[in-house]
Amino acid sequence: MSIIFVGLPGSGKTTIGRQLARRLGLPFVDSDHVIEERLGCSIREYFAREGEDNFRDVEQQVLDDLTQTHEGVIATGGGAVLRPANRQHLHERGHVIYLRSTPEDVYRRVRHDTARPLLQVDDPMARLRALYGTRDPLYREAAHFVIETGRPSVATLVNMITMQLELAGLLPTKSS
Ligand SMILES: Nc1ncnc2c1ncn2[C@@H]1O[C@H](COP(=O)(O)OP(=O)(O)O)[C@@H](O)[C@H]1O
Ligand SMILES: O=C(O)C1=C[C@@H](OP(=O)(O)O)[C@@H](O)[C@H](O)C1
Ligand SMILES: [Mg+2]
Repeated sequence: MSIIFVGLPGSGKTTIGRQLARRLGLPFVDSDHVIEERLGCSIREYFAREGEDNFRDVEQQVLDDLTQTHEGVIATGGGAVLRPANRQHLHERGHVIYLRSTPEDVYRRVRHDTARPLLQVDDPMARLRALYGTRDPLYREAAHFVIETGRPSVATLVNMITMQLELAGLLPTKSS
């Protein structure tokens, strides 16, 4: 069983997922990293060369594998919830946490980042608003928990998530 992060690009899935794994002493994996290893090139390059549909096929295969085999924390890519089969696999096989961020929050964090192909457009803010509109309901459908990420620091969010998981009885309780 795994703890799985979903959310918009720049919502903190990779950063918070890695820190939470460290805190809990669990293995961490980022599905985008596994995809890049399988492709032998960057996601950005693959998107440009083969198109989004081909990328989504590889992503679906990797998510199917990871959700069956990874015992630990998984950070997904922002589009991991687009396919119904992915949403079902994520929800049924893991404890899914949606890191909810507004388009404004994520724009602030990733506007200088050139590695995210979907945001390399003339008006990234408009693109983020559109992504949010389409995806917010899909992230909610896949998720068991929704965490608001607007103001809190990464460390605070990791504390909040640890508490939520403890309250839900999903972590071993510390003996005192
Ligand atoms: N709660 C937060 N507060 C401030 N910066 C954050 C927060 N969450 C993420 N970041 C920063 O935003 C950027 C994008 O985070 P990342 O983990 O790559 O997002 P994702 O994997 O969801 O696309 C990173 O530079 C990260 O340090
Ligand atoms: O939102 C998306 O569709 C994507 C988000 C990226 O991951 P991050 O959410 O980590 O940026 C990566 O999987 C790919 O570029 C597609
Ligand atoms: Mg990421």
